[in-house]
Parts: sequence; structure tokens; C-alpha cells
Amino acid sequence: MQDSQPVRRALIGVSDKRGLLELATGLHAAGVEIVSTGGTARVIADAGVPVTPVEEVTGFPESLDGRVKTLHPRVHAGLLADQHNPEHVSQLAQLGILPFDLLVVNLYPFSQTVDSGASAQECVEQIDIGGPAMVRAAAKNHGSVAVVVRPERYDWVLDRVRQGGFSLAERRELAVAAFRHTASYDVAVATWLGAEFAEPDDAGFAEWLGASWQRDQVLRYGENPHQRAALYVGHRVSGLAGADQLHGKEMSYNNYVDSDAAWRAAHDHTEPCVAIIKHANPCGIAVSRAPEPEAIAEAHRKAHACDPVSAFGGVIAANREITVAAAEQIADIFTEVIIAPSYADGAVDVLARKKNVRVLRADSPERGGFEQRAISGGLLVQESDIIDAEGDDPAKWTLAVGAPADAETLADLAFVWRSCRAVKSNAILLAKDGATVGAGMGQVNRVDAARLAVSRAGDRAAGSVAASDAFFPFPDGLQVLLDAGVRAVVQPGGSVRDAEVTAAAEAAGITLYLTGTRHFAH
Ligand SMILES: NC(=O)c1ncn([C@@H]2O[C@H](COP(=O)(O)O)[C@@H](O)[C@H]2O)c1NC=O
Repeated sequence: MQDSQPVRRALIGVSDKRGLLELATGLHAAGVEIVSTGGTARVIADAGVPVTPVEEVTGFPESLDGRVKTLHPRVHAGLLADQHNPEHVSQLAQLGILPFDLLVVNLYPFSQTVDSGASAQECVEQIDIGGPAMVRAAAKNHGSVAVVVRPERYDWVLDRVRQGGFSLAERRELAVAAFRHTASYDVAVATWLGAEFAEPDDAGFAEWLGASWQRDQVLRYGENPHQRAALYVGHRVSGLAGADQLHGKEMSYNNYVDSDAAWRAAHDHTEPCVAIIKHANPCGIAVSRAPEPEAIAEAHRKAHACDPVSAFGGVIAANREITVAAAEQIADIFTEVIIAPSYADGAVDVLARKKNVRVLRADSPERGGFEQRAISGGLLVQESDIIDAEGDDPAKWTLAVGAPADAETLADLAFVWRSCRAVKSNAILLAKDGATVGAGMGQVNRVDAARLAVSRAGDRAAGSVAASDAFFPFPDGLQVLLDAGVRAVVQPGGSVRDAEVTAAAEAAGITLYLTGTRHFAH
């Protein structure tokens, strides 16, 4: 290549020794002199490949348990000298320092050590100092030096070396990757240290938030075709972002949004559950008390029956394995995405009869932690809403009025309460026999949410149970449910007009429970 620069001398210091021998052997065969740090040099030398220990370059022993190996002017001058600047070249000659053309480094495994549950002292020892210093030096000096931080690139590196070296464009690309690597590394260190040494007045929120995301996919478009979009993943890829796609077209932006809502809704239940989502709202959620493995097919039938019209083109999530029977049922319905923890033998083949349906296998979503939402000029951070708060346990509910619910009714109330938080606020949800029958979502007042839920339930409203994601500010919303024949209601309570709301429930002779916990979802 036109502006390629030959590689005559390489410095290698790697924690991850994968591919090291092949790299060193190939570099040596290509006539490259290799200089290496302690452990790396030993592996290379043991294989019979000539290597110069870095101490021979620095004239200084590796010391302080490896805290000082390469932090020396003879190393850094060799990495930082601009080989196209005659002044630098002559200074190096006067100092008796040879320049490096290639640096291969990967850093101490800091994040892996933290994730392994190691002690704080062990984690601190795994903060690499000399490695990032060299990587940054070589990346700054990409005009003269190529820097490689990932073993996955060694084959390509050898190819370039054999072909006469790296072009400027390639050295620039490597420099970008190198600075991203050290930046992500520092974010991980700063985040962990901040949490370890947090001041008591931090109120649980770090004073500084670092982020490091890797682009995973460029999506066809965003929420609308005129918006561009991409998916980024963190260093530990999990949940929906880490799902395996077993079949179908590529995921779209809206598929991800709806799948995320469906995945969470299905996992809000411990019983076998299916959630069908469109535009991030449920068109049906159901649980089954049938013995497994029949349960998931039954849960799907019940969820689909809630609103078959809306389920067309929806996203289906199950919290249990998709059986062949469930797959046969689902395959008949036009569905955008199916997501489950696993698929029985043959189930994916059944679903794959439809060319486009996306079939995903994913790990359960992580519970707890924090979630972020961008606003104009800022970032909101909150604890994730979990459905295991005290008020989510029916045993802790307060009976405001009416007869205590029998076991079956209480199970339905618990189901509708757990399902209600999957509905965008203001939310009213009606259910019967472990299945939703009518949802009123995203309304700007609770009366309209109740009207919508009742109208979508139709005849099924009579005898159903209902949940409201937040308190009824007036009796009017509840009255809509009572007029439709709802027989038991669960809501947080806490309105200044609770007494009027309770009086309306009493007048209708229904059972009303208060949770004391609210589950808004905007
Ligand atoms: N202290 C130093 O001068 C230093 N220079 C390089 N390292 C790291 O030491 C590791 C390689 O060491 P070894 O070859 O001994 O296994 C690499 O991960 C490299 O990033 C250093 N270690 C930590 O800072």
C-alpha cells in the first residue's frame, strides 16, 4: 500500500495470552525484532522464539510486584518519537533509543476481576497503569506506530506486517480503537472506585456517571423511516440486547421497544405467562395454572383472546419454554417477534414456516438496578420499578371495603395488579380467570382509562376484577367500572377523596383493596 510503513520492531505485553505464540512466531518469521514484558517474554522464549526482555531496553528491573515494568523513558520515547520528524529521529539516536513500529498490549482484566467478586485489594491490583500509558502513547503517535489491543486482530496484523506494514488509514483506525479501549477501561475503573469509596451523602447516586457502549447493529431505521437508528450494548451483554435470533428478519427499532415491554411484562409473573404487546402496551397478558408443559399454550390462548384484533402484528413474550403446541398456535397468527427463554425441539421449525417472524431466545431481564431516560439536555436516572414491593403482596393489602376476596378472586386481583404496570398510565386493567380482558392505557384522565378498559372488555367486564395503576382522584373513574359490573378492585389508595371512592365501592357492594404502592409507567 502506498503509505505503508514497515514493521521492524514490536513491543508486546499482554495479559490475555490467546494467540500470542502464533503472533510472535509470525512476527519473528517476518524479520521483526520483539521486545516483551516479563510473563509475555517467558511464553515467547519458551517456544524458542527470540525475544528481548523489556529490562534490557530500560536497564531497570521489573519491580514492585509488576507495578513498574514499562514506565520508563526508553520505552515511551520509543513509542512517542515521530519517525517523520528529523529532530525526533536525531534525538533518539543521541539517546541510543530505538523506535517501535508496533505495540501489542491488552490490559489487566479489571472488569472480569470485579465481576468475579474478588476483594477490593485484588481489584485495585488489577488496575493496569503501564499498559494504558503505552497504548495512549502509541495511539497518539499513530503517524509512526500501529497499536493493537485485541487478540482477534492478530491474523490481520500478521497479514499487514507481511504485506509491508500498516497504512496511515489503518494506523488511524487502530488508534481510534485504542483510545476507545482505554476510555472504556477508565470508565469501568472510575465507576467501580466511585461505588467502593462512595461518600455517605451521595444518596445512592454517583456524582459522576460514565458510559461505554459498543455499537452492535445499525438498524434499518428508527421509530419512523426518516429516523436513523442503531443498537449499542454494554460490556456485559445480557437480556434482550444479548438475545440470540433463531429465525426471521432483522429486528427493527420498534421491535426492540415492544419486545422489551413484552419481556418485562411476561417476567412480572412467576406462573407460566404470555404477554402480547403492541406499541409498548399489552393487547393481552395471561397466566396458566395448567400443568407444564401445557401451560404456556394455554396462557397464549388466553392472552390472545383478550384482543385478537390488536394481537395481529404484535410481539409475544413467554416466561417459559415455547412448546410445539404453543408454536403451532402462534404460527397461525401474524406476529412480529416471539421471545422466550427456550424452545422445545421442533418449535422453532414450526414458527419458521413464516419467513419473516423474528424468533428470539433471551436470558431473563435483570431485576432492580437503575434505568435512564434522556431528556432535552440531560439524563434522568431512577431505580427500576420492581413488582416485588411490599404493596405488591396481597397479604399486605388493606381491605378498604367489602367482603374479603375468596382465594380465586384474590389470585385474579394479584394477577391484574402485577399485569397493570405493563400498561402505560393512566392505566386501568380488567381481568378474569388469570387473563386480561380489557385495558385502558395512556389516557390523560382515569375516567377515560376506565371507559376504554370497559369498552374493550365488552360483555367480559361484568364479573371481572380490575386494577388501577394509581389512586382514583374522584369516584367517577371507579363508578365506570362499577356500572360495568366489575366485582372487585385493587388500587393504591392515598387520594384526599379516598373516603368518597370507598363509599362508591360500598354502595355497589364490591370488594376494594388498597396496595399503598403505585406503578406508573409513562
Ligand atoms: N506497570 C507497568 O509498567 C506495566 N506495563 C505493562 N503492564 C501490563 O502488564 C501486562 C503484561 O505483563 P506480563 O507480560 O508480565 O504478563 C499487560 O497487561 C500490560 O498492560 C504493566 N502493568 C501494570 O501497570
